[in-house]
Amino acid sequence: MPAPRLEISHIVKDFGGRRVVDDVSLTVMPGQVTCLLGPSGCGKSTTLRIIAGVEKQSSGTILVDGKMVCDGDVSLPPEERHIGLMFQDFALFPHLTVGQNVAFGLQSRKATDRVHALLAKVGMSAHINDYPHQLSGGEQQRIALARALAPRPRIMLMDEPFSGLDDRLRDDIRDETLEVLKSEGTAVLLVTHEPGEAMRMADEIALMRNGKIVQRGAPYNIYNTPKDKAAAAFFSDINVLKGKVQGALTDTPFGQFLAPGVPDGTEVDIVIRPQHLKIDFDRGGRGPNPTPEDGTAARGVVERARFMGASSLVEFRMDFDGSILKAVVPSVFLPKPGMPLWLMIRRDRCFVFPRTGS
Ligand SMILES: Nc1ncnc2c1ncn2[C@@H]1O[C@H](COP(=O)(O)OP(=O)(O)OP(=O)(O)O)[C@@H](O)[C@H]1O
Repeated sequence: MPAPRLEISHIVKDFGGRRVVDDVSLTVMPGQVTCLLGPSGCGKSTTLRIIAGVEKQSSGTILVDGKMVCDGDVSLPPEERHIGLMFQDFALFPHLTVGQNVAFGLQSRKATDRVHALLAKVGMSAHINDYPHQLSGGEQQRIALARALAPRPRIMLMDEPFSGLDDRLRDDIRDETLEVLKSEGTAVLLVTHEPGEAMRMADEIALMRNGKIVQRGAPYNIYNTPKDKAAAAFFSDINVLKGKVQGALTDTPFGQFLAPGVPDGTEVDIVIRPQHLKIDFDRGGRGPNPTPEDGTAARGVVERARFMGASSLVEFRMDFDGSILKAVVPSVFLPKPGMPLWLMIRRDRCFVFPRTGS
């Protein structure tokens, strides 16, 4: 097992008595992309700035390839940490050509080879003599990536690097960037508040809230086994049913759900994503028969239906308590408001969480 490229342990940062990074630990392996994902203000950028060395932690340690770069005693300056940076406002030097921008951090005589190789990798060889103002936003982004990678940083820190680009371009640039980073074997820590970006880019997601990492895992795992209701809600709309546990089960209008290990009397939220509801037709006041996979059907009336492009979103007002449930179905399904339909819930896609204050 190789040593982690980056290892941060128990990082804490207080600003004027307020704790904005609260005991954050994580490791990034060579060639791995980890996304620090969380809402605005949760402490992502501060964590990144501490690793870069432009901010000093209140406590905690940072190791690069097993070597201490910052603890209570040692603190290497940013330029000695072998860390590349890419931020949203990646400002290229306007008076230097593309080639000179990429060569900026290089001293060796091999600089020319490296500049050519990187420009080829980012598909910008033809622009080597252009100036930044002659390039589009996406092209400038490619040059910024090449410039950051030129000195072969051991770690690349990226803070919302794609947020200045328009949607269509962003997807392409993300994929290209990922390919280049992987081919260079750089360890990447990328900050984003967009779950879609994290899912697309990350080998591992570290979900951050109120200065703490609340869950870490591969995108598939973190999406499919969220730790709590807020973690589930961060990735998509959710539906929430209320229940109370009795004998490790909770009763709902959709049948019983398992609540293993939850004490009797505990109030729980049963959380289900809209794409895991199934819709069935009304058969003269009756719904489909119960099944082990989908439990009992419950009747609702269409409140509204919207076409979303690849899917349709249908909102139902449920007969059992008047609450609204949302279902997403592939393609076009636009039933008229007022139409009675039946909903079932995919039990293997439900999460049962003890209810908290939120
Ligand atoms: N130099 C500073 N002095 C005082 N407070 C600060 C300083 N830098 C950041 N903060 C505060 O620390 C908290 C976390 O900020 P940070 O920029 O790390 O969050 P973030 O998760 O990156 O959010 P965003 O995505 O909006 O940048 C915020 O409440 C911010 O106001």
